[in-house]
Amino acid sequence: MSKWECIVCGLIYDEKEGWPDDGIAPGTKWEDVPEDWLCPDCGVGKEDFELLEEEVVEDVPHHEEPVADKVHAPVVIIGTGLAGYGVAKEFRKHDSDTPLILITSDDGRSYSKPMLSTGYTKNTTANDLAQLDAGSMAKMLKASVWTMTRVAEIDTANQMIKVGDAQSAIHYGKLVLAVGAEVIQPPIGGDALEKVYSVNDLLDYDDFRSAVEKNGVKKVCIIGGGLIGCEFTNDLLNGGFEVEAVDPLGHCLPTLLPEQAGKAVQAALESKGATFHFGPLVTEVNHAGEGVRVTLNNGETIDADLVVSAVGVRPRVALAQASGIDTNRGVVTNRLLETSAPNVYAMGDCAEVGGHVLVYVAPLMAAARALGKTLAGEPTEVSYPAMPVTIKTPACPVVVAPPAPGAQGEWTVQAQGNDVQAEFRDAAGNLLGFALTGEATKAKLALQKELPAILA
Ligand SMILES: Cc1cc2nc3c(=O)[nH]c(=O)nc-3n(C[C@H](O)[C@H](O)[C@H](O)COP(=O)(O)OP(=O)(O)OC[C@H]3O[C@@H](n4cnc5c(N)ncnc54)[C@H](O)[C@@H]3O)c2cc1C
Repeated sequence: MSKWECIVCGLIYDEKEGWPDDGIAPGTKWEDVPEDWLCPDCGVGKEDFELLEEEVVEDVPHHEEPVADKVHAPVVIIGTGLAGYGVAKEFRKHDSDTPLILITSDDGRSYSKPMLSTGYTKNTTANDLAQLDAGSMAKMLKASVWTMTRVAEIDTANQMIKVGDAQSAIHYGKLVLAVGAEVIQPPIGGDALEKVYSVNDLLDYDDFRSAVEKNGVKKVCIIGGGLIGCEFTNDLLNGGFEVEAVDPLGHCLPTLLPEQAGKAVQAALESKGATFHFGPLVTEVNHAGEGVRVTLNNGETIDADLVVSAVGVRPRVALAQASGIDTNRGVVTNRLLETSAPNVYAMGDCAEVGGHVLVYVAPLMAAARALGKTLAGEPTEVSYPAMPVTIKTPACPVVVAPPAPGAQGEWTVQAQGNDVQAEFRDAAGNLLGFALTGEATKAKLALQKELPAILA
């Protein structure tokens, strides 16, 4: 009997136990689990589960030479998010000896970032979401994990990185940039900006939850109606909060969904009590009594206890740029994940791989598998199959596979209430993307099979 692990949220399917809640009897083998079964915790499909391998890692014996004296120069990974730890785990499957150093500006706890927007639905604090601390990760990976350490500069000619105050430097044999994406800060004025929270990592989440508890928050204003804004709207409604959300575009998930599908999500969230303001921009957040007053550029105001800003993320490119590494929307790489600097690779949310910036988990897992082999001496190009994204709005489940930017074609939409099936096809009838809401999400597997690979 084996166990399978969800790569997004870490949920484990144990063949011995099955999943009786969904009618899957104890003893059901993974291949007999229905193809359309979705992870009960985060909603991703069977293809996002991996066979769980027991990591058998021996402790470094005390009499061994220090790692720095071994033949190989270390592999250094900057970042300990799903990308950094993901590639480290893959690398260790192929190479258990080369010294490995991970450096992170946060506390190095491993966690699944997508779970940050389901904390109230699942009643999970930041501590609940943390899977392992940095020390345990170091032991598991037979690596050194440097926490609360910012990499300030990369000297690509001498293969050195400078850390912290730039007084310490370390040499790398191969370097991986897995520095993630940063939140976009909208230009907002006012005297209460300390009450505007962005949630992009576990430490942010801890701050946000503490502020909610400390201030007895009852009502939240959310800036942004995209993926993170809608997920937070649904999650906070589930947590019993009042929510008003603002987005300058015309409907929910405006950059991902055609209008009818976005309106279905809006209707479902409104029926749970959300209020949306589509069209205006937020201009100011000011103190008002114990809470805040949010001013919009159409003259309206929203009174709330606290504000969440969720206007999107963009790849972190500053470190690469300052080090002379080519960047465009992200850190530019080829399909081997090589950047323009020798022995420097990039992956995860910070990377632009073969022209694609995909700030989701499935692409970074594909990149981690390929790069793990490349770093171990077996050059392997990354392939991206079609990778639909599940959006965690249980009021109206959404699965979307957006057409590539610039793709030529048209949307056709079939809708029944909040169940919308939208397909984007070219003139020859080939499916290039789709968006599904409500009950129509059941068509995901069939449509996914029709989609072309993103990077074949
Ligand atoms: C609320 C939320 C919900 C999401 N839901 C989903 C979902 O349902 N499905 C999905 O596919 N995707 C989802 N995503 C996106 C997904 O979580 C990300 O694509 C993924 O976690 C990115 O991982 P990463 O390792 O590339 O970046 P990060 O997790 O951001 O890690 C970056 C790391 O780099 C470190 N770092 C940065 N700069 C430096 C420096 N100069 N020196 C040292 N260290 C540095 C940071 O400390 C951190 O350790 C969601 C994102 C959010 C915010």
